[in-house]
Amino acid sequence: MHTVLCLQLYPQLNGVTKRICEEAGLFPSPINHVLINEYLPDQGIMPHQDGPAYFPVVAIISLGSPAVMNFTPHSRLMESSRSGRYAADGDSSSNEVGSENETDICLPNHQHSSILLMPCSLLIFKDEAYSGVVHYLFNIFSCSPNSLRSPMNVSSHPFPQFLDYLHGIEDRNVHQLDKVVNIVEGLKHDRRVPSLLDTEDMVGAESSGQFKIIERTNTRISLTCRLVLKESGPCDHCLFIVIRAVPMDSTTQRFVHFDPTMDSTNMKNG
Ligand SMILES: O=C(O)CCC(=O)C(=O)O
Ligand SMILES: [Fe+2]
Repeated sequence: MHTVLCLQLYPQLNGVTKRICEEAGLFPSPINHVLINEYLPDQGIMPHQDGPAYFPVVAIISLGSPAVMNFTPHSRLMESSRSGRYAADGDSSSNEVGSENETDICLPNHQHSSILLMPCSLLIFKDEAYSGVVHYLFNIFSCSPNSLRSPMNVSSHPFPQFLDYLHGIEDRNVHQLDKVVNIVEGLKHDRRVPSLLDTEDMVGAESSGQFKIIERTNTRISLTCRLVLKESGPCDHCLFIVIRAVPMDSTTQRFVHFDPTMDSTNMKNG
């Protein structure tokens, strides 16, 4: 079943990943790995850092229900990476940190920040999201094709320096918007709030605290586009697609390996 889905998606995906590379100018070579996550309204993804198998730029396309991604400052990874605890392990896609010890390891003096991931939006974060300062761009695709809006650089938001950040999405069907840094930019493209399309109204509504939560009423699909580094990844010209129905559960991962130089019947599931 997942194979059929990918066959249908592949031509569009190839165009999208190519366009992300061209417009962002942040990937040194074509994106060769797309992870498709499907989240039910009460599902999220535990706080983690993406692993060393990837070039440190991530582009996440969001579809379906909105969600809030939290960026959490974290000290333990710095300590652990010094001690080698989170050393590269080849094909691991992420360094996960269990939430059970979170209160011990979060740094209360530093800010947690969140990004509202609206449908048809593209979040790109890079380099220092793996270790140190977070800089990221947030671009919004309009739902109409071919209109990539100018990137909004939100790196001026007050992220503390020299810390590691984890990113994650809470396992809840209601997400708080109080730490979200892009409410206005996110919601102004939301067709569900047509009366607030005027930016000034949006800013007014935001400052009056009108937007407190977002409800996740249906499924969210995300496409995490990355570049697998050559040593650990498949061949150069392949697009490696992973479909993960339940995030972070390796037993449900499905791998579909495309080689565009071959006939599509050569796709392999793993
Ligand atoms: O679904 C998302 O938006 C995030 C996915 C993610 O962080 C990951 O797969 O590493
Ligand atoms: Fe991630």
